[in-house]
Amino acid sequence: MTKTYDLVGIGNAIVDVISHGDDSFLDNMGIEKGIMQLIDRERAELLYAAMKDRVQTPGGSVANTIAGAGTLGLSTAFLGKVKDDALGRFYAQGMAEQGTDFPNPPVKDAPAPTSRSMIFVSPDGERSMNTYLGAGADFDADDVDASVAGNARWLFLEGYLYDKPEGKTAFTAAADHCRKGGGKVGITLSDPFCVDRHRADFLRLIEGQMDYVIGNHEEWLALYQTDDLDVALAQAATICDIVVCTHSGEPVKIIRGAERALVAVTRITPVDATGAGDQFAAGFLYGMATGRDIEMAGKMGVAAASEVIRHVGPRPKRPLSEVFAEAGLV
Ligand SMILES: OC[C@H]1O[C@H](O)[C@H](O)[C@@H]1O
Repeated sequence: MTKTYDLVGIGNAIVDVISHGDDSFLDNMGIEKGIMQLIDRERAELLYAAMKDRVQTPGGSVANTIAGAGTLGLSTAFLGKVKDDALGRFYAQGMAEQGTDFPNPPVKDAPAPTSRSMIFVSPDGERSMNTYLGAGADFDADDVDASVAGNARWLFLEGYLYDKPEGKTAFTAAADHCRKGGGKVGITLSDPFCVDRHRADFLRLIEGQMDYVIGNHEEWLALYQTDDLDVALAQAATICDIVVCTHSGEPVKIIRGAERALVAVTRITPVDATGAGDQFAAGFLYGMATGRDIEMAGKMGVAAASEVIRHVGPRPKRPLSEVFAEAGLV
């Protein structure tokens, strides 16, 4: 019998290698603080060698979301590509251990090795990501398992995959399968630079196929090339049912048709900000998938993000169901 999923994600399957580095280290190594920068293989090796006390963990933005949502009891799958190398096997095993199906087996003859991101966490908790896009970025329409995407109640796509043309066709195919099966499809805008690179295509995709979009304030401003966040969100709401905007330390704004929600956030200094947006999405999508209203879904997103920034690593260290119970959300 075909399995039905509450939530399926598609994104870059990336192994995170995490270490610490202060501002002078970042300067010396030519790393721009607080963003995701793409690097080549040679630089990946250089940065890897410069890392002290490395921690290795499965990462990737949407994969982090799906893993987080899995800890809330949703049935989840992640579609991504890894090579059949040590990191790829580590990645596939890590997803399975966290309870998320990873249907695409590691590829033996993949031309590029498994993707990895060298992440340096600063003393103020900011993270600077240096991503070598390997096999994960070669995900294409042939990698979309129609029986998974077509049986997803909610499908979540990662904007970063747009960096290769194959990612665009994969998204269109997956969204078609999901919508034909009656599911809802959404995207994370991923990063303001990614939005700059693909503005017109993102807008076309959102208008044509997306039921919801999640982004942070910088991404929304970049998408609509404005300084006025409310203008950007109002424009987005004319082409998309559910519009969500996070704004580090500021209230989250959510629009669904005529409904509006403003969800407060408690400011804390993060131990490691990696995955904050990803876990917000996990909590929010859990709320949506279980029929909560947009305000409660937003609160769930905030609670999930608040767990992940209290420790090193992009995924929850304990089930988010426990976090929600403690916060009185379930
Ligand atoms: O959002 C955080 C994630 O983005 C990058 O893709 C890293 O893999 C990290 O886990």
